[in-house]
Amino acid sequence: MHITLAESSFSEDGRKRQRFDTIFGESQDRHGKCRCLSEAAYTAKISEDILLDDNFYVESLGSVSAVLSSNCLGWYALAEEENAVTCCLGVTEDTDEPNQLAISQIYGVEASQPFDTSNIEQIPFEAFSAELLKEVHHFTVHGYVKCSSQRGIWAPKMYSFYHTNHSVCERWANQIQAQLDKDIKRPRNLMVMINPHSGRKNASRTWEEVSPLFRRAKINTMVINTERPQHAFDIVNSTDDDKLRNLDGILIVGGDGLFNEVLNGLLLRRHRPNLPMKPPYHEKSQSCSRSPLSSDSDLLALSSTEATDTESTFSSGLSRQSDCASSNLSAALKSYDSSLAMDYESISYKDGGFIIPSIADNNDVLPGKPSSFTFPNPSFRIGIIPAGSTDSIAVSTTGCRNALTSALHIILGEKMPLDVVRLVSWKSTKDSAEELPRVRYAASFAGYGFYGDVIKESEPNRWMGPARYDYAGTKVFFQHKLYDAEISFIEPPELDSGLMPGSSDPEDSLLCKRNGNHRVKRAACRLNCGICLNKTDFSGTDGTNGTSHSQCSQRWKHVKGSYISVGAAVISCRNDKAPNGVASTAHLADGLLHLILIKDCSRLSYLWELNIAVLMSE
Ligand SMILES: Nc1ncnc2c1ncn2[C@@H]1O[C@H](COP(=O)(O)OP(=O)(O)OP(=O)(O)O)[C@@H](O)[C@H]1O
Repeated sequence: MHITLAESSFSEDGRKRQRFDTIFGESQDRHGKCRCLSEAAYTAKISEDILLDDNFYVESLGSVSAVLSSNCLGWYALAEEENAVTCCLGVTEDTDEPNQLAISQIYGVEASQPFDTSNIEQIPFEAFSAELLKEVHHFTVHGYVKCSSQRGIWAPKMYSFYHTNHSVCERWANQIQAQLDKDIKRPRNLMVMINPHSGRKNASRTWEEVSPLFRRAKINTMVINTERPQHAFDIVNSTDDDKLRNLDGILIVGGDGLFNEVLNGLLLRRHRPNLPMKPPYHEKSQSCSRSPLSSDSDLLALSSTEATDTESTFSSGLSRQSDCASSNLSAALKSYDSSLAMDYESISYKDGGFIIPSIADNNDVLPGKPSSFTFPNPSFRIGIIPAGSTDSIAVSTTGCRNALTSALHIILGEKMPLDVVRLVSWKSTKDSAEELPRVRYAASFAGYGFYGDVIKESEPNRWMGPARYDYAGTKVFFQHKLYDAEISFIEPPELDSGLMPGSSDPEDSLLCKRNGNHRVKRAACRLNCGICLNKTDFSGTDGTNGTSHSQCSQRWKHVKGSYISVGAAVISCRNDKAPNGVASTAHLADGLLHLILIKDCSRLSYLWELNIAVLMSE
């Protein structure tokens, strides 16, 4: 298809039109050549359904012909200008960029306010570029560019189109907005939770930086600054579904701890599958001579609230913990809900509810009737803008730790499924000796032993900011405690075969991992990862997918011994210290929990293991 350029539409005032045509014509004559390559490129992209077609002035190109279709905005210079392409936020752009934006790349549009342009012709021509642009009307399209030097980073970019006729600008702005409004996956109403104490206490400033993007995108935000630990949990937990239903989701400006609080606030009341039965060690615990740990302290999801909560009941001072409590991880792993995910597209969705295969209602995992779980509405999501100390959820999902990038993903309605682990422990209360089940959900990591102790130790030192983890890690490392543990797990067969199916992008299969004496390639999980998009389902391996009880019992493996640490990564947990993650091959939604078991060994060997983990990750 060839696009015929429309007449310039400055027809209201003949003099004005002549003046503008002269200006555009001057530009063309002066440089003398049209950018036909751009024309070809963009006509190929523009579909048949042209909605608008006009000429404008664009600062870096001069006069342009612009066309809007239902899925693309394209423009090309009628004459080449030598103006430099502006850079946005220090991001280097490809100067040979195609002049087209898919509607899916546009997050906002606005037209300038109307004003009187009757004096345009009085502006001396020499002053055109500096003065005229201030006088003419324009509409601005807000899109983004991908940073060529830093993988994963996006930066907002504005494109302004100038015209002497305000109604033309308004018509374009309205039409583009109408196209954006058709995209139903974009959020319209969000609750925003800001933790002013996250990380380096920059969360409020981070929100100030990104909130203009939400305004431009016409997203309504209800902003809440959290005032204390558990505040976010209490708000989400106590808010009726009727109220949440008006929202498209909850946006967190903070770290992993705040994310986990909101997750628990959403799930604890709404996701009520059967509990696994108490593991057998609890019977033994009655006669145990050594001080047992509080059940909670065995498993610390990487949520500081968990750690704080645990602190008050933790019986510290034992370098070798009683096995009275050691099986909690076993119980928790057995109750791992391998197919619960935070995005409705990732799991079966029926009649407005999420169908989650049931968790065992017995001591072992049994196939059972699905337990129904309903989010407030089908498009409900949790978004995170990184402002914490570790930000592993933000880094593992977007591939970078950048507030503007996360904001753009959220505004454009990007969604990813996310596995969540359910942790169950049993605890007696002040009022009752009876141990009652306690449930928590975690989206990133659960740790027993070293990892749990680091979190516990770091909590009272929050004032140090992110450095508290280095301090706590060193301290706990030198304590070199051992923990008895019995771990039951099912290894999915695919993991034995090396390369797992992942993204089709070869760059996504670059990670190497030791496996015995040889290194194997594995797929790295990124946005649009093959495994997560295709929802590779390992859930059948845990017996929740119809496997008979006896079949699934045969697949359980049990290990028992003294461990320095027992870790369970739900996602890769990428962070600044381990850029490819604590569990580099973990996916956001593969339904797998990645066990990291460090057996009793010397401090030197453990240090070696820790360093190897980081080196491999890099
Ligand atoms: N106003 C507040 N004052 C003190 N603590 C708060 C407040 N609001 C929330 N919290 C607590 O701070 C905890 C940690 O916050 P958050 O995860 O946002 O930051 P972080 O711990 O620095 O980052 P990361 O979890 O990525 O390491 C939350 O679990 C929450 O309980």
